[in-house]
Amino acid sequence: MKTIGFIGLGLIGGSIAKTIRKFHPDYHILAYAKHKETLAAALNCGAIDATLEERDDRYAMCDYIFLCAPVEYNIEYLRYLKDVIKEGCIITDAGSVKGPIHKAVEELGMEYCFIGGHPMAGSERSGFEYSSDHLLENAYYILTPGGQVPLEKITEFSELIDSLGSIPMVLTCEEHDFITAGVSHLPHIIASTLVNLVRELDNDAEYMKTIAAGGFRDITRIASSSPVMWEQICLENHENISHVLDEYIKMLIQARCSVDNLEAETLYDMFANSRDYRDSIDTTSSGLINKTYVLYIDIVDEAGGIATIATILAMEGISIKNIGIIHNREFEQGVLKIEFYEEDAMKRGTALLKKRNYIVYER
Ligand SMILES: NC(=O)C1=CN([C@@H]2O[C@H](COP(=O)(O)OP(=O)(O)OC[C@H]3O[C@@H](n4cnc5c(N)ncnc54)[C@H](O)[C@@H]3O)[C@@H](O)[C@H]2O)C=CC1
Ligand SMILES: O=C(O)C(=O)Cc1ccc(O)cc1
Repeated sequence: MKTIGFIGLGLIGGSIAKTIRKFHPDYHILAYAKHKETLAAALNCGAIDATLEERDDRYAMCDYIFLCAPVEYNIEYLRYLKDVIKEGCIITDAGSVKGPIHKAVEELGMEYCFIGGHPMAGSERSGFEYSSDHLLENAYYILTPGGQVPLEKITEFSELIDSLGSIPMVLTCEEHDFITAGVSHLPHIIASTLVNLVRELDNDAEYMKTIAAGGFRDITRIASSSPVMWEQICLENHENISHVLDEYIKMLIQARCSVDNLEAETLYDMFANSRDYRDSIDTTSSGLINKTYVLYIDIVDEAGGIATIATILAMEGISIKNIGIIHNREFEQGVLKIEFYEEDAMKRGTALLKKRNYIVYER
């Protein structure tokens, strides 16, 4: 039995707590968050056993403390926790940038008890209400141990992360900040600037916004993320982000030249290379590209069609992650798209609907 403390219990803190609860029901989970409603909701749904105060002697009971508040507060809490934690306690965080917190850890002489953490999973939503006990499933979870953490403590923590269904990967904080600048921070800047570009180019009738197709929607989902969080990430990792932005701008300029000069072969190569590399990305571990379990179903255009299907699935205990009609070139007439949480649910759903003579497409 272990005692786990949380400071900050939003999307990520809440998801880690719920996942620990799922896989280690005997663990004692304590949490502090700034908003009392969050703590009440967490107690209510059984994600935590008891609440903590901002300053509380019970932090000394914890084997692990997860700092899941915005990063500047996490650093403040480190300062406080230094003199409170028991021997052997490991403090970890969930922040998207690792350099600044490691710098604080070094300055505070806490390198023996800090292992940075970053689950490479999340969403554009914030807050405990969006947290779930499957957000971390199959996601890489990067660990950046302080220089003096004993090896057995790193192994123990890595095993805890593994037991939650995530894939632990140890990196230095420098490696982490460069890699995430490329695969997480730059994509958020690209999504945001692309949305802002379309907003500026659109006319008063908002035709662009109205007919924005699947491609635009796919690559701009993350433009709905928390502006406060992304402002902080850009400031904290500004050097790496600036570097990858430079490289990206060079590629954009090359693409523009190819378009201006009608260089068919270069344009073909650009799309073929990106397609091949994108197709080679392993989607069995979710990383930042979630594996999706999706079905498309022909339904007659009548009131209640969607409700009937949702009811058929619900009666068999199959949970739906997302449901809605889509229209695209492949399905011009429109089909019902249903997204499931798990492969097994998708397979059971397919069998059930086919048995009732629905036409089901698996992609
Ligand atoms: N949102 C995402 O998809 C991901 C976020 N992260 C990182 O996880 C960390 C947390 O992000 P989210 O959970 O998304 O944010 P969130 O906004 O959903 O949750 C933040 C939590 O911190 C609490 N909080 C705010 N100020 C506080 C304070 N002064 N003291 C104590 N608690 C305080 C809030 O009440 C809330 O419970 C961030 O550092 C972010 O970079 C990491 C991976 C993915
Ligand atoms: O929603 C998505 O796809 C994300 O990219 C979420 C995300 C946000 C911040 C992180 O540090 C890691 C993951």
